[in-house]
Amino acid sequence: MFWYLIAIIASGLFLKILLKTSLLQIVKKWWRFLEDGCYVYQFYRVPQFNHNMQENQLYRKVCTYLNSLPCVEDSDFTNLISGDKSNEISLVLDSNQIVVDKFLSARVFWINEKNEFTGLKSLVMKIRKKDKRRILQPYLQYIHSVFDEIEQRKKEVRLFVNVDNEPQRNGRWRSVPFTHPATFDTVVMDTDLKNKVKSDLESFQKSKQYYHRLGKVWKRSYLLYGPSGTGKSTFIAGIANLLNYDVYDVDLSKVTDDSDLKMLLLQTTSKTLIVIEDLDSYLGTKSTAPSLSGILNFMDGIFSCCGEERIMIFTINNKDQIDPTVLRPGRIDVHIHFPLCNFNSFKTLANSHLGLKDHKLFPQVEEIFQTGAALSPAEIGEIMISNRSSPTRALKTVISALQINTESRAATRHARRLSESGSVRTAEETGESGIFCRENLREFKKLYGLLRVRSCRKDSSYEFGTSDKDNSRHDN
Ligand SMILES: Nc1ncnc2c1ncn2[C@@H]1O[C@H](COP(=O)(O)OP(=O)(O)OP(=O)(O)O)[C@@H](O)[C@H]1O
Ligand SMILES: [Mg+2]
Repeated sequence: MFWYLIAIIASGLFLKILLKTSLLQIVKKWWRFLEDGCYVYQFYRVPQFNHNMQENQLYRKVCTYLNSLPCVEDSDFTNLISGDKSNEISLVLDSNQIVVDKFLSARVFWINEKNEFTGLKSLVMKIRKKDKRRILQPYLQYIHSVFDEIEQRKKEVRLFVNVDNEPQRNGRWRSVPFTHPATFDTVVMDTDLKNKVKSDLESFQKSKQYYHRLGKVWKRSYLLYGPSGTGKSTFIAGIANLLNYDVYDVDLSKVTDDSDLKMLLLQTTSKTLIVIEDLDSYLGTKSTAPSLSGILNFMDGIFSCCGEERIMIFTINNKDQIDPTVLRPGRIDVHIHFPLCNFNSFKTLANSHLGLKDHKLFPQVEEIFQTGAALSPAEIGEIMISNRSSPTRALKTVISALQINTESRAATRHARRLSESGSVRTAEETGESGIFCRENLREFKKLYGLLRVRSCRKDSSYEFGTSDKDNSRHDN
């Protein structure tokens, strides 16, 4: 019993020493050294320059790949270099250091060599001979794809717009740097929904092989629908900034016919967002130049030839008036609803715009929201921006706007009832906003300038996410 206790204490002490000191690392190193002695290795050299002293592109790609690996930190000597952004620091492998990577459960060793006499650098890959056939090709392809991804993240995003189809013009797209500041984080929407969209986008990016296996065009289509000023365009900018994809904003009014639309798609590249805003306004008019079938073919992406990995985004205000063939699965993969503000999104806006986590006027605001008042995030955001020097004034103005909104809705409902009984014409019939009658509209505009106020109806269902009443968690 005594010896048993001594053995436990001794092994506890030994473990403590192993964990507290570098002994464990040393033991591991020796073990690896012993293990390596039992295998035969194959070596591959990737020199920085070829025989004609031209830069070897593969060297650059492997360097970028290796420096992106978390295990660079584990090498004995790593350089710390400031990155492109002001607070960015990158780790760069020093000469004659070894990095151990893992691929398809095989270990790959990389040695960063520098010739002492010529100063020429090269990277030497060492893999077990038994793993060579199995992993070499896929591993090199994997390095290529990771490099492309890293480059994609670094590249400047551009916004392309289609110009009039004039014979003397060279190409249909004109581009400018895309500088929209919106990010995925600044868009106010349900957190779960936002995370779902984010992981959907990320899984799409990784699904090249999957789409190819199915014989499908590698594209994903999103429909953003909801009233005006609810953040649809802002969300598109957030996606572009998240993925670092160029944006091709298709203006259908400048498209002359179906073949012109086809040409536009052919002139886009891969890794892009192709956007048609306010699609409903084109589908509604009989006189649009591209026909419905032309637009449907465009949405299906069957003309794509010169690139893939495209994301198509269409925005509309009201889903109910759209031809169901446009929205069928496969043509549009994901529907995302952008609702008017509720109390939760109001709180997120108050936090981001006014720095308010709580305020004595919040219960009053909540009460008005419960009566069914609804303004868009654009409308509430605008009030907050114009009154940002005084949060209390901002909240009072929001309350007044919501009250006017509630009264207008009640007045519209009343007018509609009278209209149904044949005595009065509704606001819609007289061409006024469905929410604001002329009197209230004037009063409302006074509150925060000439913000565009459009007729909007509160939609209640959306497919990719949660329902309005579940809209309990928001971020900014
Ligand atoms: N959900 C939101 N999150 C953050 N900002 C928003 C949101 N909704 C609207 N905004 C702000 O309101 C303004 C208008 O929003 P946006 O243009 O994205 O609306 P929209 O839904 O595209 O409207 P429309 O249907 O009229 O095109 C933007 O300046 C944006 O910053
Ligand atoms: Mg928009």
